[in-house]
Amino acid sequence: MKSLLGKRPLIAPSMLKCDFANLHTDIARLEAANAPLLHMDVMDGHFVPNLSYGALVIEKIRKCTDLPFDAHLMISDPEKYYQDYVNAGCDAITIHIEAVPEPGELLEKIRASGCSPGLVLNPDTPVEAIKPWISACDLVLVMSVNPGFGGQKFMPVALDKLSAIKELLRDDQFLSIDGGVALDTIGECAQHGANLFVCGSSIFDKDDYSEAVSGLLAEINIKTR
Ligand SMILES: O=C(CO)[C@H](O)[C@H](O)COP(=O)(O)O
Repeated sequence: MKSLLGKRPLIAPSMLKCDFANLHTDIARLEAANAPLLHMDVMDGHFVPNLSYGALVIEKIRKCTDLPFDAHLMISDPEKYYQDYVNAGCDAITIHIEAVPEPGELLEKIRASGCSPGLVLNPDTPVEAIKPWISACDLVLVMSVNPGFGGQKFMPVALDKLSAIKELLRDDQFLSIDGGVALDTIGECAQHGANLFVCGSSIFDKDDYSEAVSGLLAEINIKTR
């Protein structure tokens, strides 16, 4: 993930909304659209009310592309399973503070395994909950929907959180936003400090992924120049 620092702002397609029957083709289209990384939405049907895919699938996708993988573990027991995602070839692994309220040791283990560690917080969780561990992260991910499903409406409560977290971050850390990030919301997220934007519907619901990615980047530029 460190190699991407100089390339911010980054659009990370959320691999929840992709065409699972044509993954190889979809990834080629994302590469052609200059997507700089892929966001892997791992859901266990327990921490969130939905099931997606796990390390076995990611391991296969790893063989289709050299793009970095940012794995968002929406699972109840990341301590038990994180190594599977390291072995599957993920570059960053983010864990939820709601699942691991004392994440210091696990963040260290993720870093020691060669991956970038990150923390995620849900819309109802205050910034104070992650404060003690922010410096141990390469990435902080603010959820702007309750996790579990793509296509939900952006929750503006995330904006103040972005500003508050931005104040606590070094320049070599990413500030990411996930949920309902689209043409009408991405500019404001950038104005509040986000520099890594997880986008599902705003890319995969479009026929032309290149146009979708460049349109999202253009909105960021308009709002932050
Ligand atoms: O983590 C997620 C849901 O839990 C997804 O990354 C997110 O919802 C992306 O989809 P969309 O951009 O359509 O909201």
